[in-house]
Amino acid sequence: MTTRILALDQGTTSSRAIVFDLDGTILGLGQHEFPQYYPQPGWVEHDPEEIWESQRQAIFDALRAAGIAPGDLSAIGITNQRETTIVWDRQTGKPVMNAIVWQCRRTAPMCDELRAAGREDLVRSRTGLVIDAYFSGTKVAWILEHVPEARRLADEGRLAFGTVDAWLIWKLTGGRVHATDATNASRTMLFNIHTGEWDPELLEMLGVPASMCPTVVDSAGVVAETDPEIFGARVPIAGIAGDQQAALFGQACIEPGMAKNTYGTGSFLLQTTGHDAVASHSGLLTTVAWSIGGERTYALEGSIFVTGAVVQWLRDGLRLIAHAEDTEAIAAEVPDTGGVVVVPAFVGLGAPVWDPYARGTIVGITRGTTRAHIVRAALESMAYQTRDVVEAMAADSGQRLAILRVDGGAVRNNVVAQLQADVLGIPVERPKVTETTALGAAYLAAVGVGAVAGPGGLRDVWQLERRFEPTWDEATRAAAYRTWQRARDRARAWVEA
Ligand SMILES: Nc1ncnc2c1ncn2[C@@H]1O[C@H](COP(=O)(O)OP(=O)(O)O)[C@@H](O)[C@H]1O
Ligand SMILES: O=P(O)(O)OC[C@H](O)CO
Repeated sequence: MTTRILALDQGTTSSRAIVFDLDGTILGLGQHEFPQYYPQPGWVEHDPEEIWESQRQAIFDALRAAGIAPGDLSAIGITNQRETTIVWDRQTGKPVMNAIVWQCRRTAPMCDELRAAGREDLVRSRTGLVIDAYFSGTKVAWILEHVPEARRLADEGRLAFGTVDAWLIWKLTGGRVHATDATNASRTMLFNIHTGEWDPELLEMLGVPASMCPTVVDSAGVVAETDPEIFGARVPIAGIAGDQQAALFGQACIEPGMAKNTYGTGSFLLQTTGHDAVASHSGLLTTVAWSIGGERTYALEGSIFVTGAVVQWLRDGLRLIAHAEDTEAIAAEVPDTGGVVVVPAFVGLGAPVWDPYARGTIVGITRGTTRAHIVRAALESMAYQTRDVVEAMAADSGQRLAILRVDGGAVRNNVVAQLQADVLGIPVERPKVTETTALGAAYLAAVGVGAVAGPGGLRDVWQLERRFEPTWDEATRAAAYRTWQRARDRARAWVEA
């Protein structure tokens, strides 16, 4: 039988499903958006049943487009928006409330308390993370504290916690399997990345019973089979990874030192560090890149909360543009931003500064400023936030990045990719298959069912589409970066806590 793998890519704004063959060719694709809920400023929720329904629709569309039936699949790989937290009742299978999304800031005060109580070193040494509302741990604690009856049900062992991968596995197996993989677990603030186990001290610190946690499995390997009643056939679920780790894998960043940046709603720059969990002293995260054959590979990560979303804001908030793609031609109307700097700190700033109280700003406006200058400055903000992370990475690893591989919706824009090369002073490489997240999940599943020997084969699957070389001289680059740093610092500590 031809090997066909179905990748489920459950993202922040849409659920996608892609059928791949082993050389990375896309045979069929389905995509469905689902609603976002903003119950209060800074709060973000999803309905877990709507996530599942959109994922189901995407699966059917992908299979139809590929002209195959569920039984023709060799394996399924799952990749997902990370940190987003779902708690459900094992008896009824119903979530106790909506999913609390990774962007949601509702637990920022709880994080302030944990920092004030001096818990930062404990969290960093066990999990590789900083204390931030971004991660799942304080979201689970919030649910247990605020949903009526949740604490009692949790103490009785009835409640299950999971990130979106665990929720999809639960659904696909008809509620038989409660599991997650080490990459997703490493984003919860409850998981010890050095031992590969849930950390009793952190569970205690946040009041989360161990009985709520999923079993942690490898990123490649058969974890369960789909329920034929639900899926139409018994197919092994054989790959699981958080979407940014899956993209690192799909970009074939296998060797230590290789790095990718994905430009979607936000950007996530990950650099593989091999079997060493490199601790950051510069505001980056240490995270599990993948776990194969019981062996964990690690990465350093810089998480940037707003990059592509700044373009959505130009379109929907300011109505400066009609379509995201228009930014490429508009930005090219001017040779530079005329001194304008946009700092899109809409939900605070993530890595490397971690300032939840920063807010967006535009500085340097003069009477000569035009729409083109502002659009260009918005695109530049993606490149400069990335440079902040690349500088932190150089400080942590003692080595400057040589090449950056890029993917995601916003680097379809050639101006963004070129600006990134200019701002960093290194080549930027864009691959032919831009669905790197789904490809990574599919390839993990292929490893999981033994259809390929190991990650090495990805080196042949990865193909360059276009390489962007830096064109600015050093003095221009240095002066422009100093201007960005000054603007960024003006955006900091804006909202009063
Ligand atoms: N041509 C473009 N130029 C700049 N930004 C773009 C372009 N096309 C899409 N984007 C931005 O990229 C993001 C979508 O990328 P995608 O990888 O689909 O993101 P996500 O998976 O986070 O939803 C949106 O925020 C959008 O504004
Ligand atoms: O769903 P995306 O592509 O916006 O990715 C979200 C990240 O996993 C959040 O950490």
